[in-house]
Amino acid sequence: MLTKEQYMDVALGLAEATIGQTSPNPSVGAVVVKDGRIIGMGSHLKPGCPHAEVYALQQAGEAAQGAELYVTLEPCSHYGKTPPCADLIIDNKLKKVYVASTDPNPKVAGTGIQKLKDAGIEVEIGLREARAKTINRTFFHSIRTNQPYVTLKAAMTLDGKTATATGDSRWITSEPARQDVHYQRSIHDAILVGIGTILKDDPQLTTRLPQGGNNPIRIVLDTYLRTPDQANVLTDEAPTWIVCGALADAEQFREKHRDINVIQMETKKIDIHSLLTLLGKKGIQSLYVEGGNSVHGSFVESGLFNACHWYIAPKLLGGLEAFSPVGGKGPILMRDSISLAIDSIEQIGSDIKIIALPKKE
Ligand SMILES: Nc1c(/N=C/[C@H](O)[C@H](O)[C@H](O)COP(=O)(O)O)[nH]c(=O)[nH]c1=O
Repeated sequence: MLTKEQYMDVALGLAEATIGQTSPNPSVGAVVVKDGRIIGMGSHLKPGCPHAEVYALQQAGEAAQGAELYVTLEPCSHYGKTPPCADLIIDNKLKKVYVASTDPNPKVAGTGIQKLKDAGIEVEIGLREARAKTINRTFFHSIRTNQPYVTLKAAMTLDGKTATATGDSRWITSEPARQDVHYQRSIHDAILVGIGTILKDDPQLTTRLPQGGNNPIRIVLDTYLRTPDQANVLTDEAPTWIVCGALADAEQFREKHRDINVIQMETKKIDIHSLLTLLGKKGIQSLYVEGGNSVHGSFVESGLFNACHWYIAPKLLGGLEAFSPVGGKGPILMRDSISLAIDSIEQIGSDIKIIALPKKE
């Protein structure tokens, strides 16, 4: 017999295990409990598959009647690719439903819960809500804003350098921290770099983990289409979108690279807000921005980012001309710096990883 918090933790673990494989749907876990025994559990595994509650109630069978359901996100009440889970819960005559987080979609928020209450089922909302919201923070953000949740990633030495004056940067952080970066790539819909990084590093920007992992869409901000024909991002098998400005010769580039998606903006320069709106429309819910410093500068100046993942190696580089993580003009006065809140600090191998989030206005 576990406590209700422990049963919800089991459901949250089932949700966490599927982060990165359910987009554009949220990651959800569900557990059915009766007389202090777990009689059913499930996760939503990928778009088009049954929802977590369906698997858990299938496993529970007849015994679901009079049982309790622990679910990490409000049961759906509308017909998506599968029938509404709220109806299924009512049909199975559950006694009580614990909901960790309500649906962020304003069109459906609360309707699933109301349906359960109208059917006489007891509902308790908010059990382990913070952890449930963290699991689906990219989904919640993109549903609310129709733009992707943006994470800025940078790797630097203890004195804040991301490359030597000559642009050399391999490697700053060690293998374990770089593996963490590849894990982040595998759970993001898309990763983004600027043409500077392409010209300097010719990166592959693929997910290379021992256990595998999917390749996110690689997005290159390349205003004048200067990406070399033989660049890795144009010649290997992973998907690439090139974003260019209005003055670039997109047709000529498309002729040369037929399998590359060339997105031409209406403005000479690439505007971050327009870019994020466009990516949102194309179903990108989570965007991992890997730099370089001018790209990070643009995102910081626009204020359109949701998290910073900073990796810091115990190395000193020095050099006035060495590269720093965020370019752009920057403010004149320190009081105009952007204040963040430290969300987590962890040691990964010999490096540390700081996650900092913009303060809620
Ligand atoms: N130089 C370092 C990084 N450098 C990050 C740069 O974006 C680099 O060009 C790409 O990450 C290379 O991508 P790929 O490996 O070819 O897929 N990032 C890190 O986390 N640690 C470092 O030391």
